[in-house]
Amino acid sequence: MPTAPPLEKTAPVWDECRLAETLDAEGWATLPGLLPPCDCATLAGLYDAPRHFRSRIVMARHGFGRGEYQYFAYPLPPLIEGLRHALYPPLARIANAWQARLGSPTRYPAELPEFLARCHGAGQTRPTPLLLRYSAGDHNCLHQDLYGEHVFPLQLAILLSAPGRDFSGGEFVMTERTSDGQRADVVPLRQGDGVVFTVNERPVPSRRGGWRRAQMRHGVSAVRQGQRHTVGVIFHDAR
Ligand SMILES: O=C(O)CCC(=O)C(=O)O
Ligand SMILES: [Fe+2]
Repeated sequence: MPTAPPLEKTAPVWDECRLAETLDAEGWATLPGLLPPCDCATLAGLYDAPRHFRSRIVMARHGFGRGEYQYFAYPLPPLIEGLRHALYPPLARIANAWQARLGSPTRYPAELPEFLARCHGAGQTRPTPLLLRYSAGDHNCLHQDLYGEHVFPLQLAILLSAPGRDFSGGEFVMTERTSDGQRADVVPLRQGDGVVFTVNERPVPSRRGGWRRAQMRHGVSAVRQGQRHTVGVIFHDAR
């Protein structure tokens, strides 16, 4: 199991201003080199150790695409627990600015334990961080990771495999729909890169000077060759 210290005890590897600016502009932002290759390999290797997980989902059975994933059980592996706690506070500041722009009364607490207490109080007690495995021909349909009334509007995914070496195809895709139409972005990721992205909706400037809502979804295009692993860190827990 990865044994890196929780990230809040180390210097953050992200620049909060750049993260906020990019998320405001695009609805997603990469965190290059978030994990070194050895941690990527260790996390991907957990897939075959069932004791780390609470459930396994075969995507084709649910119409989610093709491939499979497992939800981690509590306690989370220290590396994932550390990342979830360290990344939450800057993302909560960004999420609160978004809520204000959208005219929503929802505000997110400054630290993750307070937000999880809110989820748990509403019956959302099951952990949502997950490990995904795709083989040749697999894909992940465009979706939103909503698991109950409480939704934290940003989430993280980290590519654990090396494109070109471990797999080909399998691009991380984001779509955005506004009253003007739909657009798609392919997010460029290397092994160990993270992407922080909008779970469901975000504010975009309206032509009249205010804000309007953009609906976002994410998915993964078909893996052509090899095997692709990712870890997903969702901040709200599930019912
Ligand atoms: O495999 C990926 O890159 C996407 C995973 C995903 O849907 C998620 O982390 O929520
Ligand atoms: Fe997802």
